[in-house]
Amino acid sequence: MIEYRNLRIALLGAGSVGAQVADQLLTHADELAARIGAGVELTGIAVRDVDAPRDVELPRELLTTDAESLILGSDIVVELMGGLEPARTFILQALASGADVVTANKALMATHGPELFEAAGQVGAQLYYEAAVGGAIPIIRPLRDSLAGDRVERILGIVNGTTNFILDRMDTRGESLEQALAIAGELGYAEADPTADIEGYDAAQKAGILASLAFHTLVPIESVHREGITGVTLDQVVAARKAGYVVKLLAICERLSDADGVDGVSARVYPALVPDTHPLAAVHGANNAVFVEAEAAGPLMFYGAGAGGIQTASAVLGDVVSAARRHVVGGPGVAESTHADLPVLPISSITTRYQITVEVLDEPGVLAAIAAVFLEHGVSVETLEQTVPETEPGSEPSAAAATLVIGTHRAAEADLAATVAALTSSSVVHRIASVLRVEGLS
Ligand SMILES: NC(=O)C1=CN([C@@H]2O[C@H](COP(=O)(O)OP(=O)(O)OC[C@H]3O[C@@H](n4cnc5c(N)ncnc54)[C@H](O)[C@@H]3O)[C@@H](O)[C@H]2O)C=CC1
Ligand SMILES: N[C@@H](CC=O)C(=O)O
Ligand code: NA
Repeated sequence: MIEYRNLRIALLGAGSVGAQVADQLLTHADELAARIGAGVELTGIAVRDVDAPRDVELPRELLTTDAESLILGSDIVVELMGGLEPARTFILQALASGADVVTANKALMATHGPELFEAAGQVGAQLYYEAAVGGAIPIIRPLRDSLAGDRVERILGIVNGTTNFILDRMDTRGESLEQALAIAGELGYAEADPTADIEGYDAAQKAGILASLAFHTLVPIESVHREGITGVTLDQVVAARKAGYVVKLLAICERLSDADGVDGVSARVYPALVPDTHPLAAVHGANNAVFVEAEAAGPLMFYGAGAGGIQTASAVLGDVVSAARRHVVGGPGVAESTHADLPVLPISSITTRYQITVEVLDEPGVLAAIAAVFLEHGVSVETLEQTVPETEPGSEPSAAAATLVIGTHRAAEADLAATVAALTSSSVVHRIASVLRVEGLS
């Protein structure tokens, strides 16, 4: 048997994920070597401060602040620093030197993916990023390889662990967004800047990556419609639960034809109502779930830990083993394509259901006036529920006489937007309390 030399692995970053990857590489070196057919040697770990406290104790002699020297001469570079720079520059340096790269950096992949693939292609190096979407859940490989012979129609997913954790705590414990976010940060789920999580940037990056893979089309991050959860109130979450829904931040990628019959794709992220009987409603904590509907395979569901240091390390190490095996056996490695090159359609092209909560004034003909607005804009009302606001003893009476919760049939986003604008300026409307899309129904 031919003995292969030890493969040299450089790790950039030793935070929540990086420290766990280093620990696993060191602890399971023999087992990994047996699976790969060659030894793996962690040659160093680039950090900002060698004396900083870490989740896991790491051998001090491996720590360095000189990332560039560490990259030179490596076979595999594992980037777990996060952010665009210097991660992009380090990855380009690694690829240019012929090293394979493993990253969990969805911000970078969603923003500079084509540049990095191009750089990898020029030298025949590989770029792996399973951890970038769905943390530990295998989803990149299934889309890129297992479903490469099928036609993906739609993806509906919870792809951000932090926001799912927050919405779940609001729902099950009545905590505020701020309280739940602080705990998510302590547990290592949140990004270094948690704005990326709560404003939906992280989920939008993942939606762009998923849509690109699923539809063989480059979906730039700027074309992903994004709404985060900062506008979601505890009142909305409580009201949703009472009405048989839960609020979830969803990433939706689908094939679509617009009003002019143009075939394209849509990638979008927003908080939506999901029926409490839907499997996505049962995704608790920082877990993620991704539903894929493919023409031949039908519906498939991928579920598991979407965030967390050690869980995400599993996906990173899987990529390290893939990259390492390719060093041993050679060959061209994985390929991705954007041959379909479909247009990415704007949010105004989509159709879905909506729930609108309107506080109305005590005037004759209110219901008829509201119904006329929906009719005028071609939005069909499916359900209407009316409640009278309860006034606490001693508090000011509300200016609104009643609250209407209106559920629509499937409607065009543009028509719904026009309906909401007309309601806002209607003389019988005190205020629009909430507009949420409803997903997970046919
Ligand atoms: N934490 C999680 O659950 C998941 C994280 N990811 C991704 O994994 C990557 C790492 O995330 P975390 O470990 O959570 O982040 P983190 O913030 O805990 O760790 C990043 C580490 O990199 C270090 N670093 C940053 N710039 C550096 C530089 N120029 N030189 C040396 N060290 C530098 C930081 O000091 C920090 O220790 C990110 O791209 C993130 O989006 C992906 C999936 C899940
Ligand atoms: N901050 C991210 C980490 C994983 O991608 C999340 O909360 O999902
Ligand atoms: Na994954």
